[in-house]
Amino acid sequence: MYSDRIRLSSLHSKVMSADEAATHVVDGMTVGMSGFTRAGEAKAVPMALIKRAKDKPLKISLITGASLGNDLDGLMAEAGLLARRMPFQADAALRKAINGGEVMFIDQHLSHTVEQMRNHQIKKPDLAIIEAVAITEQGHIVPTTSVGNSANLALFADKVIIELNMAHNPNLEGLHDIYIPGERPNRQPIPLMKVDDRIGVSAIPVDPAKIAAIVITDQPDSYSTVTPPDDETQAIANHLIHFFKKEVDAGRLSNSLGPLQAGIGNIANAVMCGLIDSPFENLVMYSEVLQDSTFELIDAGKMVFASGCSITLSQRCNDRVFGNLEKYKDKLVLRPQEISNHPELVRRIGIIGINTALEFDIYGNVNSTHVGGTKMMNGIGGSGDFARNAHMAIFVTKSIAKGGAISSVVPMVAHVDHTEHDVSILVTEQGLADLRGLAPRERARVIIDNCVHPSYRDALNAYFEAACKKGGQTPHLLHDAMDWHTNLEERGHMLKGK
Ligand SMILES: CC(=O)SCCNC(=O)CCNC(=O)[C@H](O)C(C)(C)COP(=O)(O)OP(=O)(O)OC[C@H]1O[C@@H](n2cnc3c(N)ncnc32)[C@H](O)[C@@H]1OP(=O)(O)O
Repeated sequence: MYSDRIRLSSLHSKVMSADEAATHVVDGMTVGMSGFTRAGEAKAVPMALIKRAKDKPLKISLITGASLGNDLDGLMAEAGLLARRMPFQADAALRKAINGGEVMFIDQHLSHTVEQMRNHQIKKPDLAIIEAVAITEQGHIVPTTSVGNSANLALFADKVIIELNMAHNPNLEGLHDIYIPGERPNRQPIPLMKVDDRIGVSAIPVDPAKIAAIVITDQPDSYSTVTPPDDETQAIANHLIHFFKKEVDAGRLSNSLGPLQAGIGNIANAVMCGLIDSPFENLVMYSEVLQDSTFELIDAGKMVFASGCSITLSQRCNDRVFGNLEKYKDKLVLRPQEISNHPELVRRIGIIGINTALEFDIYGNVNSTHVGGTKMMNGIGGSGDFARNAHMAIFVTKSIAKGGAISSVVPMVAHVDHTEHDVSILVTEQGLADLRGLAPRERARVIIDNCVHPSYRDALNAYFEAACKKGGQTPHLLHDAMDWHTNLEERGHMLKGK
């Protein structure tokens, strides 16, 4: 019974249909919604808004934690509902609308959004739509499978709509740790000392008077689309494990490595799965998204605790985890993304950040977001929050893409998300480049020797040697560097004559 999950009885009268609740949204509003990488998004009210937008023009600016599940980002884009979208997405239809200039997409470090709202640098939401597994006796919101930006969006908004989702295991209650930093300039340090510390409360402390509607839903999160490891991702994992072993032998890392962060996607998930067969023990995560690999590592007895801001699982892993939540609950915590990604914490607790690049250049600059330098893929997400401040910033990618037409290692990236100053280690299936303490010319040598696919090695060596003749701290031949990208655009292959 849903009424058992609304424990403040005065709120029972707020239960209404999604269509009715959606009338609180008016054209031009800034709307905050729960949801982070397909986990814990509001589901019914967005669908009601999509229906409305198809009948009569309706535009909103939408702010979430990260990407939404159940195809909502794409459906909203196709209905013309989105004027602006931030801070992250991963949907083909929305991507098309962004790259077509129809939706203004603000691609942002994921720890920045609510901080900028708190300081009035960007607009606070007029209304927030938050998925909940329960509402407490105080009218506080217990989130579901993600915290993301939900807490701050609900606290900042004038009105809150709650989607009480009966499909989620009520046992999710108690998993969350909601900590909201104070106002500047008198903010106190965040009192988190260890990854398993709990520093906040278990529900979002909204004023119940702001709750305008409660919509009862029964729709699960959509599954992650992560694919099992393949030969290349396994090779990337093997290189990284070999490197970690050497770091342990040299006394620079302990046998539990240090708190691990892993980005979204197939490659980072596969790399984490590779740790199952490694000699490392008592691993912990301090990350954003907890993917299948987190639970594989817990089940294998390798990982003892994981802190994140969302749980996104494949169908295979979903029932095992959410059907047996008791088994995992004392090993997990979900926090707001400004805490999971907080630069000060990342630096202080010494995170090893592992994120995926689209491409990197011979000096170590990384492009995570823009295909061909212009077209948005997903967004920078949390990779920059972690990379700049990490104990070790590792970027992984396959050495070639699109059947070899693209080299993921290029003379100069066509867009920079992570500069050479923020990148310590690069890994492809070909090998690993340890850039720590190296000057640009030294970096180029180890990157070309270790990471480049054989079909591009001669071309990159020729480029680097010719650029060095011209000179410079970071030698380049600007025309030739851009040729790699223009060749791809004009001829479908990065190298002339291919
Ligand atoms: C929510 C969060 O913030 S999580 C924290 C970290 N966040 C980030 O790092 C955000 C940026 N990263 C990402 O968006 C992803 O990791 C990506 C896109 C870089 C890689 O995604 P993965 O799923 O791991 O890698 P995968 O090899 O499957 O590549 C995805 C697609 O990019 C394509 N691709 C890869 N490299 C290139 C390239 N250099 N140029 C063009 N396309 C490329 C692949 O061919 C593939 O295309 P397909 O979907 O048509 O098959």
